[in-house]
Amino acid sequence: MTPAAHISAAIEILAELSARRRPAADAIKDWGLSHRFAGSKDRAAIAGLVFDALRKRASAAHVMGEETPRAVMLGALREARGLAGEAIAALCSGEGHAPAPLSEEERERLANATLADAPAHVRGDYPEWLAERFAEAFGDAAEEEGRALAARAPLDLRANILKSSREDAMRRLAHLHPEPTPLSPLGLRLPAGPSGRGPALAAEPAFVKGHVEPQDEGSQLAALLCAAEPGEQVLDYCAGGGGKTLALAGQMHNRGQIYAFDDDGRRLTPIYPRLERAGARNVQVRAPRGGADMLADLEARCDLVLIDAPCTGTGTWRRHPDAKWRLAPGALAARLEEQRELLAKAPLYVRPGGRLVYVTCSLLRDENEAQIAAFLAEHSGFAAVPAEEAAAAAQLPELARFASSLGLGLRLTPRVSGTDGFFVCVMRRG
Ligand SMILES: C[S@@+](CC[C@H](N)C(=O)[O-])C[C@H]1O[C@@H](n2cnc3c(N)ncnc32)[C@H](O)[C@@H]1O
Repeated sequence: MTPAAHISAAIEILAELSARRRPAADAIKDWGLSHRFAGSKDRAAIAGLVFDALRKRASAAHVMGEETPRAVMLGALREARGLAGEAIAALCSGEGHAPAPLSEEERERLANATLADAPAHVRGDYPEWLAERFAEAFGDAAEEEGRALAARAPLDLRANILKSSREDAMRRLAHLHPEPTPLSPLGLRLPAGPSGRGPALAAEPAFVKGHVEPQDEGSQLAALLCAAEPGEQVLDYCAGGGGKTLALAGQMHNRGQIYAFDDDGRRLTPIYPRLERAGARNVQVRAPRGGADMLADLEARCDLVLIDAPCTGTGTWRRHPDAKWRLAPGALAARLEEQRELLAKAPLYVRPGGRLVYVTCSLLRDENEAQIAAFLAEHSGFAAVPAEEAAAAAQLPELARFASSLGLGLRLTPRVSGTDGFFVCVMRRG
């Protein structure tokens, strides 16, 4: 396929996405299945175009004066890929499988339209209904935060210290040119390829043998801020696929016990092969069994309880640019309710003197500082550990600069820390 045919295919997929609210990855996969002539490089190029268009959907539509799939794709070629109007016109020749030639108006807009008069949510490419919440979270920096969330993300890996070290993992993956991550002492960063994707990791021996795990640097830091110690009793209350569980097992050098729980058993499925590959031997998976209380024996016994709460995922939009346009106000309300419920249940398992750590990958104050303030107002037995102290306990004192200015806890964002967006609040039971 030619680069011009890739653009036509991306427009087709964007049309499918605007007709049916579904994950972009599913639509791209279905397109590949019904166009068998497209090879893996073609599919990667098309996916890169679709994701770039979704990253810049609002600003691209503003530039083009309309929000059709074609307008969004053409605008994104300029806004996301920096192509000049002439280069876009050359791709849109109308010949073979290329998109139809540019109209006079399209040429004019690609040459001269600006974002100067656009509101912050358009310049920052986030949904209008979240504009107020972004302003609340970021003040004057809302647009810049949005732009950082609309950028491509690198592929971050965590060296699995149960089997390796960062230096060793860097050597094993030298052909992929990894850089050490600036904040996590365990992180390796691989640059994104030309289509915006990281290298295929599944076939790398370092991955297959469990020397590295894919994990964003922000998620690594959230796990490190738990400051889990060898020998501790730890409850990972929302363990899901086990990203944090694996990181905690490493911190604990396989000593002590981690109980990995999730109220949705299907979410836990990937954890079993991942534990195996990582060589994590101190994890008991407590999958739900009918209505049985799977955690009754842990009441007031845990040194650390981690709530890696379900959330809007606003901090991960670099990796899931379609999610920002699919997110609806009803979903935010539902996540807030789930978070309140978790904060009502999980503290039961913290022993006196133990830690409760609340984490989200959201950037919204409602899901973060506001939830913590409400929880502490009702639970006088718990107190927040100041950001400086939490960072020192994790032996990462430089993280203290990410103390939230909106309340208790720490905030990471693509703009400020170069990571996915995360909120972490460490609390202690008195
Ligand atoms: C952000 S994800 C967890 C990601 C995981 N910790 C990781 O690092 O890979 C949130 C998880 O919380 C789970 N969850 C939601 N409500 C829950 C509840 N009431 N009790 C336990 N788990 C819950 C969801 O099923 C989901 O897997």
